[in-house]
Amino acid sequence: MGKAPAFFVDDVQRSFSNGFDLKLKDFDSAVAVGNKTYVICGTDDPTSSGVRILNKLTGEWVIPTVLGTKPESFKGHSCVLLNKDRILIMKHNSKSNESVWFLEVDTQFIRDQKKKLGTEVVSWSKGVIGNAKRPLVISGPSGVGKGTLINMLMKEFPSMFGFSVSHTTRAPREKEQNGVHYHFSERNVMEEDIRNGKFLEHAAVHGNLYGTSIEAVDVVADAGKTCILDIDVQGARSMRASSLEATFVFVCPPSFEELEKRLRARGTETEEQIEKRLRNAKAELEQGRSPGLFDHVLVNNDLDACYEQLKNILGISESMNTVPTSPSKVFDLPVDFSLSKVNEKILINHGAAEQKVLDLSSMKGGAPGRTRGLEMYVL
Ligand SMILES: Nc1ncnc2c1ncn2[C@@H]1O[C@H](COP(=O)(O)OP(=O)(O)OP(=O)(O)O)[C@@H](O)[C@H]1O
Ligand SMILES: Nc1nc2c(ncn2[C@@H]2O[C@H](COP(=O)(O)O)[C@@H](O)[C@H]2O)c(=O)[nH]1
Repeated sequence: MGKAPAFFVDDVQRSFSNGFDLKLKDFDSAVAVGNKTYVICGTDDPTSSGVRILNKLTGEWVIPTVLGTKPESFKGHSCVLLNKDRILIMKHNSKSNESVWFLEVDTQFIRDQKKKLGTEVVSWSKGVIGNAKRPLVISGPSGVGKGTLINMLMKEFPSMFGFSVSHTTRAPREKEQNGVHYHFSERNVMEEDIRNGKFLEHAAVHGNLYGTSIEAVDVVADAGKTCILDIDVQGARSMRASSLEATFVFVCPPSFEELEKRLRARGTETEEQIEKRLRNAKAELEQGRSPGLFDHVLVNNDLDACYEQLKNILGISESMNTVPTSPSKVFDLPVDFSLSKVNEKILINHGAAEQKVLDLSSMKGGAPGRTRGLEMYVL
């Protein structure tokens, strides 16, 4: 592990002309953004927020609300400021697919969160080499067959699709496994996680809380798979308004009577719950027709026919279930290096003949999710 981080002199300061002295510990680094200096702590302490901010005008230190999944350890790293709104951090002595992180300090997401929370806010976003597949959002009333269709897709195309495992406060059904079907949560824990910005969307559905965590979608995308989200119409609406560019499919029953028959035949809900779900289904079926919300509406009458239609929407056929995915090449990054920025390229400088480059020209996404579309290559 390299000792002190290499600094890029234009962005990083250790003391200020106004007399405030910035004392940094080993492995910490500091990046100036306007009147503030962001100190990124290279500590293993899991209780540490990892970031503190010095207001250079007043000399006051602020511990910000830190959103996103923070990296485990930042011992030995280099950083550079991008567009005055995020800091790129690259870990020394690491694999290229694990090395790139962004600390967003003034992006639109951060400005929105500052307004909402009334505190200083920063957010981590992991950098991902390559692009993610477009996620699939499936909505429809309870009992229409969403889960059945999703299981068929996952069984036929296991290497292509992965399921976004939601959090819920409802009790597990027989045979449902924690972490597989849902992350079953206590309400107070889930509410706390929502406040801490861990969810892409959440909604109260049939009297319980349900939500899609940032992590649930990102782990599937990181595995190079298309992420399938089974969420209610409120969740679909939130996702439509977010930066998640998904395909939105609404599944309808052939009739209300058939929906009731399926829900009862499934035998997983009490009479009271069935009645609640059927009442909610009426509103959901109306909302499913909201203009601009869903890209496709499927009627699940004959299951096999509906499944074929879903595959047509996704542009997939049987022959594709063995198509290998081609992961990006993984590099070993040196034990020490500095970074310099040339337009949208970051040069990774470590005194060797070969020049490694991180190309940000197709960068997209960002907090609260991953930052994708990065390329790393050797010149
Ligand atoms: N086309 C179909 N014809 C007849 N039965 C079906 C059809 N599709 C699904 N089913 C059955 O209907 C029941 C409800 O399906 P499923 O559990 O997949 O619904 P869901 O939309 O995922 O419900 P929820 O939102 O409550 O999780 C299941 O018993 C399933 O086997
Ligand atoms: N908004 C969200 N809705 C979700 C999520 N996960 C599931 N759901 C929807 O809840 C109902 C009921 O599900 P059940 O498993 O209790 O039958 C169903 O319509 C699901 O689509 C979520 O993360 N967010």
